[in-house]
Amino acid sequence: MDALKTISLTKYYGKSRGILDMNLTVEQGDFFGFIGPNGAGKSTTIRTLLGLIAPTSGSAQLLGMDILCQKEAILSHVGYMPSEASFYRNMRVKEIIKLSADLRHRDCRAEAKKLCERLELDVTKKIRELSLGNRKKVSIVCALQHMPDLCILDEPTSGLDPLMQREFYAILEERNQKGATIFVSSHILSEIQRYCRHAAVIREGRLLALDSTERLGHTDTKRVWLGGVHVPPDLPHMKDIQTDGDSVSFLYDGNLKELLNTLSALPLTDVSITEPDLEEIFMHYYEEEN
Ligand SMILES: Nc1ncnc2c1ncn2[C@@H]1O[C@H](COP(=O)(O)OP(=O)(O)OP(=O)(O)O)[C@@H](O)[C@H]1O
Repeated sequence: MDALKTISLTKYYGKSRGILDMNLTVEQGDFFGFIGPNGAGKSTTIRTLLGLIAPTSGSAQLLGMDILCQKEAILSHVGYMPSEASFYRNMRVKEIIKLSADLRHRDCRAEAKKLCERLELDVTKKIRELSLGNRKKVSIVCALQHMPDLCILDEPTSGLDPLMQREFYAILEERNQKGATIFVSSHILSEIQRYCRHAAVIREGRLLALDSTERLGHTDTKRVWLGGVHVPPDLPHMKDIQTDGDSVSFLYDGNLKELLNTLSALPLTDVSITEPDLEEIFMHYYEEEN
């Protein structure tokens, strides 16, 4: 059984495109990233999976359960964190957390307490007194306190400071080691590269690629940085050329010997040739698709 499976899942908002013909499979126990630029359709996919909006066509299952007919069973096994949660502003954090547990008919007090301590969340505060980051923490506790088998998290780290982001991912890694499947959407590629084993790339409502983050990040392209020159060398296969005073940098996917021959004739003071990170690869990928 897959943790998540969509078959030709399509969502239109009236005439405008949400997602198109999405075929996505995530295995149980995976730590999976869902990447795409703004407006790509990440939230639409996730909200359709959670039954918050109805698909126009196609079907999907979470943990083998149909998203349309088995919504209640899904609620008890899946944890969902929306990209922007809105809570009743006059309720206290502990009341919101209890309400979320009650909806699932579960006593989650012990786990909620642990999560609040780790995230340094003051449960006595009213929602209206909280910063964006602290409201985000309330969402995290609501999504994770019932120890779901599948966690679906929509841009979970936006608004969290770096220390809290690290703590949050530490919690997810522990859950994943205990067998939970983690599905996290983001447009921060470094975060996906660091934590996820597999990832799907989505753009303009369509799935562009689905593979291990290692394979997605594999490329023969190099990032070349040259010190002591003002203009880029005359070479084919150069992209994303940047000049900055007395240094030049570019992506290169041509012949390495040709590159080294050309560089040896330049008055360089320094040079570095490195693997581009996932971010650079995908920027490049998006551009090529245009
Ligand atoms: N309620 C809505 N009514 C009409 N169009 C919508 C609605 N929600 C989303 N869309 C459109 O669907 C497309 C996908 O949007 P979606 O919010 O799913 O993207 P996203 O990848 O989550 O983007 P972001 O990273 O900015 O959150 C966009 O073109 C968007 O304008």
